[in-house]
Amino acid sequence: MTSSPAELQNFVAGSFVEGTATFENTNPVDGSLVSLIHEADRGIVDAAVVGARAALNGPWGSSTVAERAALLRRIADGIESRFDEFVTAEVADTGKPLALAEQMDVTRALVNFRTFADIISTAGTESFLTDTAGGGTALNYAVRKPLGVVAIIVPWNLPLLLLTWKVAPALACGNAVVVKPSEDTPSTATLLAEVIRDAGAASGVYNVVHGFGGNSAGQFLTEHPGINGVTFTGASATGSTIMRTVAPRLLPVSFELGGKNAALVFDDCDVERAVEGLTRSVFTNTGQVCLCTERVYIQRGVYKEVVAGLVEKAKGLRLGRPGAEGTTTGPLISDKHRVKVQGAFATALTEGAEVLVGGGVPDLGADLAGGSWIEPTLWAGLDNSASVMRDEIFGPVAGLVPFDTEEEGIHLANDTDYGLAASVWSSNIDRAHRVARRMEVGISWVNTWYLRDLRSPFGGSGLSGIGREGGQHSLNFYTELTNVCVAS
Ligand SMILES: O=C(O)C(=O)/C=C/C=C/O
Repeated sequence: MTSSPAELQNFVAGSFVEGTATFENTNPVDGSLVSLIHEADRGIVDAAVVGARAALNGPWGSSTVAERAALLRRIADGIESRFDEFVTAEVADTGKPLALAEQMDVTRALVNFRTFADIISTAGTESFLTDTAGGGTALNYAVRKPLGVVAIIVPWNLPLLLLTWKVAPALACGNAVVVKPSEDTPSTATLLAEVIRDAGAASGVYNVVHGFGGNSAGQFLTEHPGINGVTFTGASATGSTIMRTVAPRLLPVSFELGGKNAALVFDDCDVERAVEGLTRSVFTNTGQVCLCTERVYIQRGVYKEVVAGLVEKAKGLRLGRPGAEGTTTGPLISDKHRVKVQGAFATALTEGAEVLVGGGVPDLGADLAGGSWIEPTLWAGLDNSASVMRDEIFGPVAGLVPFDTEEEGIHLANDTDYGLAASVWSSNIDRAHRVARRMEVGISWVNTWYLRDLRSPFGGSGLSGIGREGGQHSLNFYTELTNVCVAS
C-alpha cells in the first residue's frame, strides 16, 4: 500500500488553500512522484494580492525598521531550525547533490535574510541643505517607502536561494509579496510559508500561488492590477513577456535573466586554479546556474594544458543519487529540459563540434533510468558563429576556444547578446583589472567564480536583464523614494 503523495497548497492571507486542480511534481533523479501541487486559478491569485494589500493596510504597513529586521532574523532562525527539511525538500524537487543543497541553496537562504536584516538596520538616505535667495536655507531629505505588493517569480535551478534573495529585501523594506515558484520546484517556497507564519509575520505579508506561466498563476499575477512591481529571475523570453504585460501600468521590474557567460584564460594564469575554478563554473548544479560558463576562451600558450585538465575533471564527475557517497552531479531538472540540452548537443555536431567528453545520456542503471540525466560535456572545434556558442543551453556543457592576443580574447568574450557574468584567469594583476573591467557584464570575477558579497550590485545587461539587486541596490528597487523639501 503506497502512501498517497503529499499535497502542497497555495498560501493565501495566512492560510493554506486548495487549488481548483492539481499537477504532479516529480523527482528528476528517477522520475518518481514527489507530491501533488494545488494550482492557483485567477481567483486564488486575486485573493493573494488582496491579502497582501490588506497586510499593508494593517500593522505591517506601519512596522518599524527594527520590527522588520527582527522578523527577518526570526525567519532565518526558523529556516535554520528546519534546515534538514529544507534540504530534503529542495533535493526532492531538483535532484541536486545533498552537499550542494546544504552548502549553497539552504545556507544562502539563511544568509540572505540575515544580510538584509543588517542592511535595513543601518540603511540611511541622503539629505541636502540648500541656500535659498534672501539668505535662507532649505532642507531636502529622502524617505523610503515600500513599493507595495511585489510579485516575485522565481526559477527552478536555485529555488530557495533565489526566492529568499528577493523576499528578504522585499520584506525588509516593508512590502508584502506574492510568490509564484516554478512548477518544477514548489516545495521550499511552500515550506517557507510555514516558517514566515511561525516567525510572526502578519497574514498576507507572504503569499504563495502555484502554477505555470501562460494562462496560469504567473500570467494571472503579472496581469493583476493590484501589484506594484515585479521581480523575476528566469529565461530572457519570459522576461520580455512579463515586461509587455506590465508595460501599460509602467510597473518597475527587476529582471535577472539568462546568460551565455564567458571565461578568459590567459597564458599567465595559475593553470591548476583555473582548471578547478572553471570546472565549478561549467558543471556546478549540472550547469543550471545563470552564472555558469558555457564559453571558455583559452590563450594558445596554455590551451592544450587547460583543455586536458578540464576533460580530466569532467571525466571525474560522479553522477548519482543526491545522498550517495561521492555524488558531485545530479540530473537536469526535467525530461523537457533534457530534450532541449540534447537538441544543443545534436546541433553542435552539425556546427563542427569535436566532443572531447560526454555528449550523450549516461547509463546509470535501471533504478535511475527514469531520471533526466545528461553527460557533462566539453566541445572543441567551434567558434562564435555557432548557435551553441550564442544561445543559452543551461546544461553541463561548454565550448573551448583558443585565442592569441588579449584584444582578440576580449572581443570573443564580449561577442554576445547577453551580459551577465564573466571570469578572467590571469596572475598579472594589471591585466586582470584591465580585462575584467572591459567585460560587458554585470559581474566580472578574477581568478574565482561565484564568489558573492551580497552588498555588491548583482544583475546583467542586454538579454541578461534589467536592474541590479544586492545591498543598497535591493533597497532602491523595493522602495519608492520621496524627497521632502522644507524651506526655512
Ligand atoms: O547569488 C545570487 O545572489 C544569485 O542571484 C544567483 C543567481 C543565479 C541564477 O541562476
